Amino acid sequence: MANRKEKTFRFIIVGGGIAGVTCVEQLSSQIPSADVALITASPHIKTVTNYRQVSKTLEEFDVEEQASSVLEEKFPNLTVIHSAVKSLHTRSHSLETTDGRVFGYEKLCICGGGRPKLLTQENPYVLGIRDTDSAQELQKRLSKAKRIVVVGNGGIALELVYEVEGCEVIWAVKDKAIGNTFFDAGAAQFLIPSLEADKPEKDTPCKRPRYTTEEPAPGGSHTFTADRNARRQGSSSTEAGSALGPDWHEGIVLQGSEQGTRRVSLEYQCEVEKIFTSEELLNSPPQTLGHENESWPVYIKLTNGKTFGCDFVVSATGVVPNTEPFLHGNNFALADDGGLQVDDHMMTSEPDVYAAGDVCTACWEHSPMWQQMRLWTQARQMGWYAGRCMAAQVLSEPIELDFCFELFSHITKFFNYKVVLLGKFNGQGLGSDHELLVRCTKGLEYVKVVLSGGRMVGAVLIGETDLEETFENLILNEMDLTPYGEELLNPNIDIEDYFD
Ligand SMILES: Cc1cc2nc3c(=O)[nH]c(=O)nc-3n(C[C@H](O)[C@H](O)[C@H](O)COP(=O)(O)OP(=O)(O)OC[C@H]3O[C@@H](n4cnc5c(N)ncnc54)[C@H](O)[C@@H]3O)c2cc1C
Ligand SMILES: NC(=O)C1=CN([C@@H]2O[C@H](COP(=O)(O)OP(=O)(O)OC[C@H]3O[C@@H](n4cnc5c(N)ncnc54)[C@H](OP(=O)(O)O)[C@@H]3O)[C@@H](O)[C@H]2O)C=CC1
Repeated sequence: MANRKEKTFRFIIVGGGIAGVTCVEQLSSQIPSADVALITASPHIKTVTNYRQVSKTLEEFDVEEQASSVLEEKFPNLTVIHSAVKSLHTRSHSLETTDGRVFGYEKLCICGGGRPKLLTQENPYVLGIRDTDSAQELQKRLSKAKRIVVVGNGGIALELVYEVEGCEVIWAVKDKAIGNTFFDAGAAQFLIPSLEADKPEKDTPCKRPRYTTEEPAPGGSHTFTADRNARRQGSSSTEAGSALGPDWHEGIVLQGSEQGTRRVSLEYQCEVEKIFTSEELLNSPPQTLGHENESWPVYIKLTNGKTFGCDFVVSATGVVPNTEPFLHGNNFALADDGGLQVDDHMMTSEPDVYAAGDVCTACWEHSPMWQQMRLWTQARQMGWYAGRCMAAQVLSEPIELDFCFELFSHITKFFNYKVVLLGKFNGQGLGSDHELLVRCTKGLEYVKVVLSGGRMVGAVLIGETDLEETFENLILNEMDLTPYGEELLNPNIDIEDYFD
């Protein structure tokens, strides 16, 4: 293998998603003379644009799919190789791509992302959503669908059930309330009426050209639709593209086969017992919702005893890190969730191999206010920090864990509300050792504060609360808030002035 090396790069980064591209940008700006290769299975790369630091730890940005030539023009020492890594040999510091090329590296960063953790791999009626192709497949199948079942209670399910129109949606969740990965039952209660209301008219058109399946114009970003085969240059059709992200649904039409707006029925506290076809149905008569005489391509039996016929099932049941091609023949330590374990310098257990983004699991001792969630922001932060660590090692410079890992923070949108999550927003890991303060104005805002030992350790802010910066400061300052009691959330007090 060593003799077959086509070239040895100082740095190789695997994966053209946010983590990988940010890592490349960081390394290439810090050591412009270094030979850097980005090897990616996807035909386009994902770049962060319009980056905005909202507060000390909160950040917002857009994500664009771009032609890799844009990055190569910016960094002359960068080579982008569009192929998937087939095997990795950490002992010889080399890897082989699916098109048979072998490259050596001095330092490697694995940013291979994740893939949907599907309910079942084999059933063609069970779809996952991860990249452009899977989103397009969803759009296509949905356009002919009258009823779908969505299983899962996290980010994708929350976005999907709100966006789909012209199709009945059965939403099956394991929990007593919706959105368990992001909220508690109180926040869920606040959001539920939005599922019954019409979507507000969009006042601004979609800002970003997002998920294309078209070969881009040279140097540009792109439009939706086109020839699936055209984008598959140098990669097999089973290879994963980069993950979708904020506003992914704005770039596609989530319209079922019927007229009308959203129709969602919730099935709480249930899981999937069985998924079966119409032939198998004979042994298990379905209880359907108003379509008793209809025959469906697929049926899903839930643990609450109900069976629903539907056109397809969306398995929005989380992600698993994409570690497969990197593991074999190597000694990577894996975390319980299957991610490559990384230390506080983003190093895996293999020498000179780093990892960042969805593929890795942060195994350093976390700050008490931070936890890993597989999100854009963390992919960007980890990619950036991994790049800095790799450069620091080569330059023999010391480096400390970055401040962004001090406090968990996330800004997003659910059901058309701005949502800000800070710290231990759901009292994660605190057991009963915490109290909650809640302020809620129906249809307007939901504010929840998590206090432990009189100090603020987390918050959920839904709506235009304008509290994120103040609360972030209160969490970071670890100020004893006992004297303020419930006044902390008194809407008549301008809390920003109060703590100035
Ligand atoms: C539908 C959806 C909506 C989301 N919405 C949000 C959101 O609103 N906010 C948010 O913060 N996060 C969101 N996320 C999560 C976010 O998209 C991910 O956490 C983030 O994109 C992960 O980035 P990454 O670079 O680690 O991985 P990815 O973006 O998955 O990139 C992995 C890259 O590695 C490449 N690759 C994989 N295997 C190989 C190989 N063997 N050889 C070479 N290349 C390889 C892939 O082609 C890809 O380019 C969403 C995810 C999905 C699926
Ligand atoms: N706006 C945002 O910030 C968004 C972020 N994302 C991110 O994208 C990634 C993928 O999203 P998603 O797939 O929704 O993943 P999430 O991890 O957000 O949610 C997965 C959900 O599926 C549930 N689940 C897992 N296994 C089963 C099962 N066998 N049966 C029923 N339910 C199950 C989980 O429950 P439990 O937790 O109890 O295991 C959880 O509620 C995540 O990293 C997510 O954070 C996605 C969309 C929007």
